[in-house]
Amino acid sequence: MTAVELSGVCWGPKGQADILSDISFAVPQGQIMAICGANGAGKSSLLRLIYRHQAPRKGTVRLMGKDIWLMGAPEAARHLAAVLQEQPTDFALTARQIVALGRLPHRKGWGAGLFASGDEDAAIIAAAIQRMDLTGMADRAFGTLSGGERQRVMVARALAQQPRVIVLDEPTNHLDIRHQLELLALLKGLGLTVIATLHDLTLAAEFATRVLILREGRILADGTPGQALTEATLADAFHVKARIDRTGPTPRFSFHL
Ligand SMILES: Nc1ncnc2c1ncn2[C@@H]1O[C@H](COP(=O)(O)OP(=O)(O)OP(=O)(O)O)[C@@H](O)[C@H]1O
Repeated sequence: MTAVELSGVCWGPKGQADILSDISFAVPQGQIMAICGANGAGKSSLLRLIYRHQAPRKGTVRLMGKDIWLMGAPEAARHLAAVLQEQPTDFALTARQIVALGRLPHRKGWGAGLFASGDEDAAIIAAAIQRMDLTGMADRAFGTLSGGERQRVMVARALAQQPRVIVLDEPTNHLDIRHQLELLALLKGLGLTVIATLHDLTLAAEFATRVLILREGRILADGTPGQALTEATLADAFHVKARIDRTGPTPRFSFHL
């Protein structure tokens, strides 16, 4: 089954020209897709369409086969969780309380006590906290955590949401190399559909089963890492001279102007 499907999607800010044009692709369940491209290519804008933050100007976005704009926000959130660059402004909440917010779309009544969760919710929240290695800091205020710890809290919140699809905007930002590798390995092991923007092409090549490269709001390449990450497409996408050494177990990228 197709988890996420965009057909003929265009988007631009109100009263302005399109920033994303003619975007079509289908992501089967379980696929790990990296979205790469230069600054301003439209990666975050594309993610905002996928996680139902903004509606396409033309075309449709489908989640588990259904037009995402024919779903309410809670229904979409039961299928899809987003981990974004912008973090919650309520820094006084503890890490555990933020992770607990992931359970909200599953509540019967939205007003039914924000943090008054049942045993099952508490177990799901505890498992997400443990999985993201946050046990020792779960009861600290979010505002007192480091950038990388906060990022892990946001991923734990997404896991607590128990989605089928997880969308991440630059998830490795703020993470040290060990936590980058751990996070990507964990995401890969979840068995979920994962769509992530990544600036680091080496990580994209290792982590993703599919790479979509955007250039000026259009799809420049879409395929396996080997198909999409070529010297020609990278030169085109990033306006640099790219060399790829494929002699080792993983490709090594080098760039110059
Ligand atoms: N709401 C908006 N109003 C005006 N311009 C916007 C809006 N959202 C995005 N843009 C513009 O659209 C283009 C694409 O932005 P987007 O954030 O999607 O790029 P990106 O590929 O994620 O870039 P980066 O790698 O720098 O994060 C940029 O030129 C940006 O300034």
